Amino acid sequence: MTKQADVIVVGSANLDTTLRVCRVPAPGETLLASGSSVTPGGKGANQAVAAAAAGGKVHFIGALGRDSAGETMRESLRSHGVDISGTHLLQAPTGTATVIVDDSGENLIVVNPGANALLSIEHVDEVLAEIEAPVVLCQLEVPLETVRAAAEQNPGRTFVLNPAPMMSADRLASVLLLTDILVPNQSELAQLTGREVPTTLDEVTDCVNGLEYRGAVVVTLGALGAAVFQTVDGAATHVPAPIVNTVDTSGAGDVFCGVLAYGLSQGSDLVTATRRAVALAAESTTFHGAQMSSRNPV
Ligand SMILES: Nc1ncnc2c1ncn2[C@@H]1O[C@H](COP(=O)(O)OP(=O)(O)OP(=O)(O)O)[C@@H](O)[C@H]1O
Repeated sequence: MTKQADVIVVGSANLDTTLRVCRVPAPGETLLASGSSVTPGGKGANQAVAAAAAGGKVHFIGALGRDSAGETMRESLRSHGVDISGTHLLQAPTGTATVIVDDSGENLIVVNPGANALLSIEHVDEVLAEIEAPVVLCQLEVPLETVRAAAEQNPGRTFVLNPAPMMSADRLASVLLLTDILVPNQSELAQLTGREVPTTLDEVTDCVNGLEYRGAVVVTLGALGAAVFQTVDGAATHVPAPIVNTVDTSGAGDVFCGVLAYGLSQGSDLVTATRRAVALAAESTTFHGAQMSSRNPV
């Protein structure tokens, strides 16, 4: 039987361990941490949670290990109302990220992709064929060929790509051909175009105008909000962010993508969906943690 959803997220899930230290250790040095926390993460999981918290019926398609980290991730996604029936359980470790952060905010991050690297084309094809949804949202923390398969199996769906972490434009070219809406931040846009990181709206427009790509683009601009381009050769519509009391911007991009995808699934035009995404992503910077909480409904 075909299932119905607003948004399907195909992507990564990691269990993140953060260790707080007085300073980042030198190679070979042992330091004692002053505290630690374990939090659900991974761009795919974060974006799925954000879309669900915004009000969406969301399916997450990813790969987790049959270990305690995988169980924690499944519990977390379920508790946020995300449907995880399309998640593949594998004999591999669940993806993890270990973050060492010092008092000045300097950090070291080591990611072990684990099961994320094994998310297969076959699994994604099989699950996608069973779910009807107007929007599919992907990032680049799972194999590129799997992302391409998700983009290909898309009759009548809007395919939204957050190209993070960015790879070379050449490697991404075949996926870009299948993408309807590309959502890079400023440094990802710079990497895509081989230029300096654009800082002004004019520089962002120059970069977007130089893209070899046919769809729409929404560039996130941190505290400046976002710039919407209906076509790469057009002008920007700037959506400014509200001034908020920012304490932690990590995961703001994920909140943005999840909320944008949900808005599009409800028939909002790109600028309207971006306004909501900017507002909720700004709000997410006012508390700690990468995953948007369900106390932020649209
Ligand atoms: N300091 C801030 N004040 C208000 N809004 C912010 C701020 N930083 C980020 N945002 C909101 O979050 C969105 C995404 O931010 P950004 O462009 O920094 O993405 P990102 O680099 O992918 O983020 P991250 O990697 O930290 O998750 C912005 O479009 C904006 O709406």
